[in-house]
Amino acid sequence: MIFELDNVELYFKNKRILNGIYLKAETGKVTAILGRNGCGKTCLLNIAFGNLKPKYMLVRLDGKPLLKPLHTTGIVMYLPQYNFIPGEMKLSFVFTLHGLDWKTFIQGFEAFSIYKSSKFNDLSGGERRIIETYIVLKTKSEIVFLDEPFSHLSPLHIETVKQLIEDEKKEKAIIISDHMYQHIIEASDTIYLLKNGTTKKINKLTELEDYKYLSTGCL
Ligand SMILES: Nc1ncnc2c1ncn2[C@@H]1O[C@H](COP(=O)(O)OP(=O)(O)OP(=O)(O)O)[C@@H](O)[C@H]1O
Repeated sequence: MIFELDNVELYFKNKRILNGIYLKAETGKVTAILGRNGCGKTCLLNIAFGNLKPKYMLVRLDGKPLLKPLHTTGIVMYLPQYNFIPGEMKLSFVFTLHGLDWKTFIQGFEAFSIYKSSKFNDLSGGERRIIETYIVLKTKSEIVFLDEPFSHLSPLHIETVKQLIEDEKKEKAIIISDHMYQHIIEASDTIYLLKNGTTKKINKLTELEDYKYLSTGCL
């Protein structure tokens, strides 16, 4: 699967947020979007998913224009910044609902075994994030969007999530955005920097310094 997002132009009132976007993601690769706070990363993911309608945009799947919102195709999963699992839902039911096996999850996340009968809201913020990230990555799909999957996670869990991403990318096109640039650099195959409303494909990591996303010496 090749996913392309092209020609995006987004305004809020008269303020131009995005203009001249191109992004390509494909099965077997992790494609990252980096950029400063407020540059439009979440808007871009919402546009790609079909949640936000910009003035112009074009999505192509395997080279063919998609004429309906991507989320209506049933081939995409999205991890938004906010919690999407209802707080009152029991974890065992959340897994059943998504066709996922609790025991398989526990093999990788042993500390969660005590939560099988707990409600989603009984977990900490970081624990809720892990559950949602796992569900988004493991549910059957062809394209995955992850908005800040590493925020709020402890270092060991970040490594576990990175391994999950590495495993799942074999079957999926994964698009990820996060401020933890070192983890993004390690986890991704392609990086786009979003700056001044446009995407710049990063060919050498030092370009992140040249474009003033990172200060010199951060790499
Ligand atoms: N519904 C809205 N109405 C008006 N302006 C909005 C709306 N949603 C987002 N914006 C503006 O669009 C810009 C991009 O927002 P967005 O949330 O995409 O940024 P971001 O790159 O994801 O930021 P962060 O890294 O801080 O999460 C911001 O200036 C924000 O204030």
